Amino acid sequence: MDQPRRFAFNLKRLILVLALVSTLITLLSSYLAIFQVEKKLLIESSLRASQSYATRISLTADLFFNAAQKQLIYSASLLGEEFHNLNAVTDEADRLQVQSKRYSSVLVVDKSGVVRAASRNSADMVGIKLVSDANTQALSTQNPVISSPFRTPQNNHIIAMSVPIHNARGKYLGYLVAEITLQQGGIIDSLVNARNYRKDAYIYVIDNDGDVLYRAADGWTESAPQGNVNKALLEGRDQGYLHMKNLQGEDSLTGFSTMEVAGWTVLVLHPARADVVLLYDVMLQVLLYTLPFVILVFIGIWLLTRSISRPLRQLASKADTMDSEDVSVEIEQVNAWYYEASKLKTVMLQGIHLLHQRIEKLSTQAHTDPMTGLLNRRGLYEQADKLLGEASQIGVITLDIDHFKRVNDAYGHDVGDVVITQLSHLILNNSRKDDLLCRMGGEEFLLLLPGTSMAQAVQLAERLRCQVEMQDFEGAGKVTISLGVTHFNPEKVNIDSALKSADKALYQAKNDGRNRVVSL
Ligand SMILES: Nc1nc2c(ncn2[C@@H]2O[C@H](COP(=O)(O)OP(=O)(O)OP(=O)(O)O)[C@@H](O)[C@H]2O)c(=O)[nH]1
Repeated sequence: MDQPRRFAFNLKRLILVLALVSTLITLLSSYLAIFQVEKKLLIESSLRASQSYATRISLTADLFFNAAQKQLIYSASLLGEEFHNLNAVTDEADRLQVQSKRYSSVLVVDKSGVVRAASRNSADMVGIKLVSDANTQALSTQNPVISSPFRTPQNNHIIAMSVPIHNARGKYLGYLVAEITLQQGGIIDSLVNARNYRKDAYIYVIDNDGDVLYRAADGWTESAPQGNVNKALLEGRDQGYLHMKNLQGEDSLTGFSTMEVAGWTVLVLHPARADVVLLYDVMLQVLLYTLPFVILVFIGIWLLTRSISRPLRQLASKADTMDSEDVSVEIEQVNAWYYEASKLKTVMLQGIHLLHQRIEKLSTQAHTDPMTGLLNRRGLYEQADKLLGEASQIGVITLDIDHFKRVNDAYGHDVGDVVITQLSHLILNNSRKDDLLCRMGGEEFLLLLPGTSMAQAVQLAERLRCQVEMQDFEGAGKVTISLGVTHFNPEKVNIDSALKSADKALYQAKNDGRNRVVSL
């Protein structure tokens, strides 16, 4: 017979796998959603922080340039009155340079571009004709100018702030210019002061063309970096934030703000990957915080799965032994705590009840003679086993209707059946509860009488014979029977030889003329 197929999956495993997979998917998608939201928030807050730092720098720079310009305008008004007094002009230039300390040098330039006077630290400049763009711009516009950075013949990297000088009648005499160094330690450097912001940030100052004038990071300053920022990226805004590449080509979160006075833009950049690294730490924390709950959820799922699958597993295991006698009791004990399991349990119990009824009916049919209701030969052997184990002596009577063929021939088969049935009733009426009564076939009967001696068996046989002889059988009238009697101890003699003896006695009774009892 084929072996029943072994299933790799059972309900418990299926539910467990399903629950675990869906929980994991939910967790992963939650983590992913948290990651995305956090990333967005973190990047946005970084961008805002960069923007506000850029704004702070540009506002401070505006304050500085405004104050410086006012100071220069005031001095220019004084110089306009005493432009021809060389000593006074030199004193004023020197005063400006010494007092403010913001300027590397202060020059008074006439309208032909020649340095008329200078602060004392730049006295060697007096008489020199300036050729820088800053000079040309100051002379041509005759307005306050903040120049683009440039290098002096002494190789100083500077910007020049100039204001025009007019005399009392408003005639243009030249201009007053203060040079401001861009080198480390200068005023711009202290305004930008990258040390106050995050360590990985770069601060760029770009001019109107996007050329990087100045670049600073934690601990260092570069006052003439090579590089250009595409100003179109700023979309014409004065301030805001955006993603852009820094001079190293890294994707950077960038906040910017444009100075009102100088027209330069301050950009504060830092690499986006730094924030993502930070986010990984945050996510690790989230994971560590949620891990105990996740483990608890998994344990809960496992317990629930076990609890759901157990009644079904127990019921399924009983399906193999539905024909066993105790199976109903075992099924009764299954704790079917939810609807489907309970329904299944009820149906199984009903099914088992019907099955047992059917089995019992079939068993009865297989072991009894349908016409008389007595045991048949198979039934006798089955029941006899029990009897043989319990009784120490057993009486045996075998009996047969005399000339029964004639009854059939004379009155018909149906009348013959009635005679057989009536005889079986008569035998039944004369037997005890523990006696085994069997119709061995045709009109032959066998009685096994536990705890019955030979004398008692002969006595019963004689009683049966007399009662049959006396009885009127329906449709057939009088009939007689012959009986063979024996007796055996089941521990010493086996049942087959006992039955043979009884048959032999019956045979003798027939030969001796019938309607008699013979014992052997
Ligand atoms: N009506 C009826 N007849 C049966 C049944 N079983 C067997 N018989 C008949 O019983 C008769 C038995 O005949 P025999 O074995 O020759 O014996 P007998 O005629 O009884 O003669 P002795 O036994 O020698 O006295 C046969 O005619 C069978 O057909 C049954 O269930 N119903």
